[in-house]
Amino acid sequence: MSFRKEPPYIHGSNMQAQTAVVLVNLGTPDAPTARAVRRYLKQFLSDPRVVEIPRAIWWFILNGVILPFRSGKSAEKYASIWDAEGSPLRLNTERQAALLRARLLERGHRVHVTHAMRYGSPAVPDVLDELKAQGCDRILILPAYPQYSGTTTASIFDAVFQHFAQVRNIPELRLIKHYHDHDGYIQALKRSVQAHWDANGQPDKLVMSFHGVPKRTLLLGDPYHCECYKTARLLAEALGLSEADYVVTFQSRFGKAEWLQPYTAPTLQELARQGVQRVDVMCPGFTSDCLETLEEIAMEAKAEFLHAGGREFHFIPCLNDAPAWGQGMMEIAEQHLIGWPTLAGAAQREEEQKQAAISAEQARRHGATQ
Ligand SMILES: C=CC1=C(C)c2cc3[nH]c(cc4nc(cc5[nH]c(cc1n2)c(C)c5CCC(=O)O)C(CCC(=O)O)=C4C)c(C)c3C=C
Ligand SMILES: [Fe+2]
Ligand SMILES: [Fe+2]
Repeated sequence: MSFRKEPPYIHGSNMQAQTAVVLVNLGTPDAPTARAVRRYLKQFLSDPRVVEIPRAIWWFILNGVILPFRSGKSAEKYASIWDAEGSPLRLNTERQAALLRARLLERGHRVHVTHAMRYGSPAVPDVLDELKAQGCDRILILPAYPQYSGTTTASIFDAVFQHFAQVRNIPELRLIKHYHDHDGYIQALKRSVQAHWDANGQPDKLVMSFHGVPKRTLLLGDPYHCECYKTARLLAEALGLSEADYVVTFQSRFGKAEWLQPYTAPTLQELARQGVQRVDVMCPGFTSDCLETLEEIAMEAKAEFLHAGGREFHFIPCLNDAPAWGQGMMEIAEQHLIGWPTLAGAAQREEEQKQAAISAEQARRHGATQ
């Protein structure tokens, strides 16, 4: 194995070492065309973290069945949600990075904030190379996923590790595993739901729809399912809801195997059949709107609920670049910057004391509960 080319180390140069925060999201096709979607799906679905089927068998299924048939159909769906400026997931991620940059700078942190995509561009290795060229010797990775899953979060970490395995002089590295129970995240969700209800009144049922994963991953130790339920419980508590007021569901099933249940669409149809007139559906596991929320939920699931006899379907948008989420991301990042000299002198010491108090309070409140 050979290492990537690096400039010679200049003695004392790390005196000016800089800190960077990288917001990493899933990635999205470059265009809503079968060709671009195929390229994206090939990279995405070739990741052994995403599809755990023996490689030799999966290669034939992916190249012989999935890519030829799914690319065109998915492209049509992408076309239905494409913004004049590009993919919603890309635009939202760019805006979130800009928002986080503004909030951290406002707080006095001297940090670079940028974004990367696990699949497609800007690719994780390219962004990490660029940060190195800018003199960043401390890097904080912030995945766009609040709930940890081996299929998503761990795959981002794989990309980071694989990159640095080829680098001689690697930076200090911190990884945010999850923030499914972080107050900044829960409060931002609460604000967005409350704003919707202030303007539109409350529904008969709030549906919290999370992206699904194969049920097998739960049985093999993936904590994703539990983290989704903890998010739902904390949000319900923050909103003052009782258990009868909301339901947790899982969407976007892929393939024939069983995924986490209850599935979103059949649950909505069942609710309509039971006489539930109005549902509000939110997708707390997605921090930015994308194909899975704008098409699968706000279009498809809505049509299915109304067709099954429901009267009113409200989609509550994801956090995207909401100011409360700027605050939430800033708090989450700040907690992981402790000990890195991003602030000047006394402000740094004061911040560290404050962060230590926040962490102690959070540990006390959420403890080891699920
Ligand atoms: C094949 C298995 C898949 C697993 C496991 C999976 C987990 C997973 N995905 C997200 C977030 C997103 N997924 C998105 C799209 C998408 N997901 C899959 C498959 C799996 N996801 C596919 C094939 C696609 C592409 C669209 C399609 O052809 O149906 C997106 C949206 C991307 C966009 O461009 O808008 C997001 C976001 C999570 C959080 C997750 C596990 C927890
Ligand atoms: Fe997905
Ligand atoms: Fe669980």
